[in-house]
Amino acid sequence: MKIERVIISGGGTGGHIFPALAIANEIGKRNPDAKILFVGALGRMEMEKVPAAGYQIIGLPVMGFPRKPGLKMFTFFVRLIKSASMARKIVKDFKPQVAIGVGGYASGPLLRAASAKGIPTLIQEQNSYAGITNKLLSKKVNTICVAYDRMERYFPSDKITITGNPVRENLLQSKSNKKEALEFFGLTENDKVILVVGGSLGARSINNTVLNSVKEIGKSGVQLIWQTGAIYYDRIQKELENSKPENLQIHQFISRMDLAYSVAGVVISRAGAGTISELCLVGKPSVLVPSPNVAEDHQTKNAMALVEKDAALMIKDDEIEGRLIREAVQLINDEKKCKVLSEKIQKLAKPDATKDIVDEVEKILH
Ligand SMILES: CC(=O)N[C@H]1[C@@H](OP(=O)(O)OP(=O)(O)OC[C@H]2O[C@@H](n3ccc(=O)[nH]c3=O)[C@H](O)[C@@H]2O)O[C@H](CO)[C@@H](O)[C@@H]1O
Repeated sequence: MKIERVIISGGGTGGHIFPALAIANEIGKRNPDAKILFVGALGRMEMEKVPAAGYQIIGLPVMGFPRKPGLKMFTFFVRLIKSASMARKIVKDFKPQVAIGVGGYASGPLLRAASAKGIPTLIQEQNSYAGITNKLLSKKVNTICVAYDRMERYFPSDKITITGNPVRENLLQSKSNKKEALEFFGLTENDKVILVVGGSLGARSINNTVLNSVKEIGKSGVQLIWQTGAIYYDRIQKELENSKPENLQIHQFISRMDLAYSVAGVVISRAGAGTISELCLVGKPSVLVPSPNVAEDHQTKNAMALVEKDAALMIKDDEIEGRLIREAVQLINDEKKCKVLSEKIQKLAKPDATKDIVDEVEKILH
C-alpha cells in the first residue's frame, strides 16, 4: 500500500533527528507524492535541521521532565497539556495514515494523539536502553523497531523487530569520495587524519582533553578535525587564538559527516547509538569515550557491544586526560591494528536498517 500522508515526530538531539530524516527520505523515494510532516519540540535542534533538509516541521512547547520538584514542574505540566491539545489538532488537520516516533519529547503527545484516533503507529528506539518516551508509548504503538538484542526488557516482545538504526544515505557512499573530502576540509593527502566528534551536541570532557593536548597534537604528524559542539565553540576558538597548531582544525558542527568519515583514519567519539551505527557502516577504527551523563549509562552499553567483539577501543570518560590523543595517534600509526578493527566493526553494520523500518511502516498501514 502506498504511503501518502505521514507524520514523523521526535528529536532533541541528532541521535533522534538523523534517523527520522533517513526514514523520511526512504518514504519519499518509494512514494514521491507522499506528504511528510515533522513534529518536534520548540527550541530544539530539529527546528533547524529538519527545514534545512527540506521538510516542514511544527514545534510543540514540550520540555523534559524536571529533575527536581519546583516551579518547573508546573511549567512542565502546562506545556504538556498545551502540546497534547496541539498534537490532537495536528493529527486532526493533517490526517496521517501512519505516525512514526523516533524518541525525544515531542513524539509522546503526537503518537498518543494518533493512536487515540486509531491511526497506526511505529516507534524506533536507537539505543540498547529504552528512552522514557518510547517506554511509555510502547503499550499503545503497533510496532517497535530496535537496534539491539534483549529489548523485551523494556517493550512488549510481540511488537519488537530488530532493524538496526537508520543512517543518512550519503554515508553509504563515503568510501568513494576521499578526494572530495580532502578538498572540502582543506587537508593534505600525505598526513593521516584523526576525526574527533562529541556527538551532535559536543562533549565537554573530550574538548578539554583536546585543548590540553594541543602541543602534543602539533608534534604528532597527523591532521586533526575536531568537532566541539555549538556551545563550546566560541570559548575554544578564543582560547586557541594564538596557539592553535596548523594541523588542528576546529568545527562547531560538521554538516558533511560523510566526508569527515571518508577522510578519517581513526575516529575518536562519544558512543551515541547513531554514531555507533555509522562507524560500523563506514568501518572506521574507533576510540570510544561513552558519556557518563546519560540515562542508565547506556553509552557504555552501546560501546561495549563493539568492544566485546574487539571491534573498537574504549576509554572511560574519567581516564581520557593524557591518554586519548596519545593512544589515538598510536592507533593510526599501527596499520595492522587499524585493519583488524576496521574489518571487525564493519561486520556489525546494518546497512538495510532504513529500508527495513519503512517495510514495517508499510505493513501497519490500513
Ligand atoms: C548526550 C546525549 O543525550 N546523547 C544521546 C544522543 O546522542 P547524539 O545526539 O550525540 O546522537 P548520536 O551519537 O546517536 O548521533 C549523532 C548524530 O549527529 C551526527 N553529527 C554529529 C556531529 C557533527 O558535527 N555532525 C553530525 O552530523 C552524527 O553523524 C550522528 O548521525 O542520542 C543518542 C541516540 O538516541 C544516544 O545514544 C546518546 O546517548
